[in-house]
Amino acid sequence: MRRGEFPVDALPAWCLLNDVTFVDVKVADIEGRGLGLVAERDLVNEEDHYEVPTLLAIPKELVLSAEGVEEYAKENKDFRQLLDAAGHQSTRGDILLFLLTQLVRSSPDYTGGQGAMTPWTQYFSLLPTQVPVPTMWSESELSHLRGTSLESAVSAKFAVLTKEFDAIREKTSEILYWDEILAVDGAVTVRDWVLLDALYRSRSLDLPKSGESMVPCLDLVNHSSSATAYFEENSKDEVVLLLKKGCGVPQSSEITISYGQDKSAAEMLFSYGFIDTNSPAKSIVLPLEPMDDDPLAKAKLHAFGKPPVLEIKDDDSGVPQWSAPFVYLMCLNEEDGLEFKILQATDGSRRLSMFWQETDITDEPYAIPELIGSHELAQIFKLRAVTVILEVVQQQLQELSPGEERSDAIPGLARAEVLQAASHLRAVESDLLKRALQVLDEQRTQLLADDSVLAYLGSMEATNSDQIVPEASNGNEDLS
Ligand SMILES: C[S@@+](CC[C@H](N)C(=O)[O-])C[C@H]1O[C@@H](n2cnc3c(N)ncnc32)[C@H](O)[C@@H]1O
Repeated sequence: MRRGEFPVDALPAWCLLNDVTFVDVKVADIEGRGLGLVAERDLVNEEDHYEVPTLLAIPKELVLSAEGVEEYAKENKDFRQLLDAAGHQSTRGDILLFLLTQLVRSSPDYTGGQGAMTPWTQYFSLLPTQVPVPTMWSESELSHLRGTSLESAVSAKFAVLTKEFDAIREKTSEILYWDEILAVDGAVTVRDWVLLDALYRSRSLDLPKSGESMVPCLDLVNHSSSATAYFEENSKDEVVLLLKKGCGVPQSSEITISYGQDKSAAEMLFSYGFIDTNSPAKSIVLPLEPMDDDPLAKAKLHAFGKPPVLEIKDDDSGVPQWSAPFVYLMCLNEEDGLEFKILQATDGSRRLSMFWQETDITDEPYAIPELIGSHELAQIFKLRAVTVILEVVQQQLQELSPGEERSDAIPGLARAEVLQAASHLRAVESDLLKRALQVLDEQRTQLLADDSVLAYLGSMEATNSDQIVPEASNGNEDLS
């Protein structure tokens, strides 16, 4: 759907009308970052200052939170119908439906009545039409993510967004107003939904009182790992941007906040469309899949209850640590003491229950690593787990190799900043995986030297040779 226009020059008037206050700061174009906030004069907040300088204040009524959405629904019948039909599942979903309504109402193509306007209707047109997150990249650009952790994450996200949009269309098919926009005229398409999701992901924040929210004007502040400002909700429930203690910002310099110190390169690229090269956070999340020949695979996935992943993260001293509770389920079987049963509750309902050593552990599937700790074969289970993780890491590293990148790329134009971000992600992830491989190798070597493991492997060898000898000497070999 065509977007409305709201030039940034008109923002001061909008702020005056809606009680948004900028103090000694203004909105400006920032090279390579879109809009941002800059100081109008030298700003300083000495360590011994009692009062923290407020740079921006936004009244509570403008905060787009779960409560804000509900308030708007009270005044706008069309939105109420949309929310009741397709919303009330998550704050994110409801905010996206709100943004969808603003997209429609602010578009020059909109021919419906005025109804109850909100300051957001106009503000929405100031939001960018392009967000540099991978869900908005071209096919050719996306091919540069092959082998990175974002390859599967982005395709999974596309599948979810398509499903969400189809569900909205289906649920609103009985509402004339929305059916016309979403199905009959097709004025809003899944591409618009992808944009709304990108806007939400790159501009939403967690407020201490209001929770997940979008805040007009605060969402114009860019990120830096050496941020000079922070936000909070004050006693009047306004959202305020404050200068950090001990910080000075020279006139015309940018004011920044931190979007999160612990976010990995992949998370930053996925949510905001750029990677902070100064960020120390090093981590990667990869999907885990049960073994192809595991007859219990489906039951294990069901019992685990969420998509299984492997997370590798540098600890404080920069050594990669891995965590993957599902890998223990992958490596355990009936002969080890893992069992699944269908049990009937007193109300007649049936549920799949998981047992470890005859104890029902259905409600604690993520505690498996601790639960197996006291078993006499605990070290063997660990060895199996380490071996599986080692293979996953080796496989991922192979997919990330520079040769793979070149041969897999779909020809076509790719923006320089996209190529740079994808290449940076590949470098960060392959460095972390190589270091993790070393750690895993050491863990495996240690486990193989463990007394209980040696005794177990020795007993297995003896059992196998006991079995092989009679078979080999029974004189019935098929030599055909
Ligand atoms: C909350 S908005 C900030 C305002 C935004 N620049 C605008 O024009 O509306 C977040 C977006 O700003 C851009 N951005 C913020 N910090 C950045 C940085 N340090 N480097 C590059 N882009 C940045 C990214 O496009 C990100 O998705």
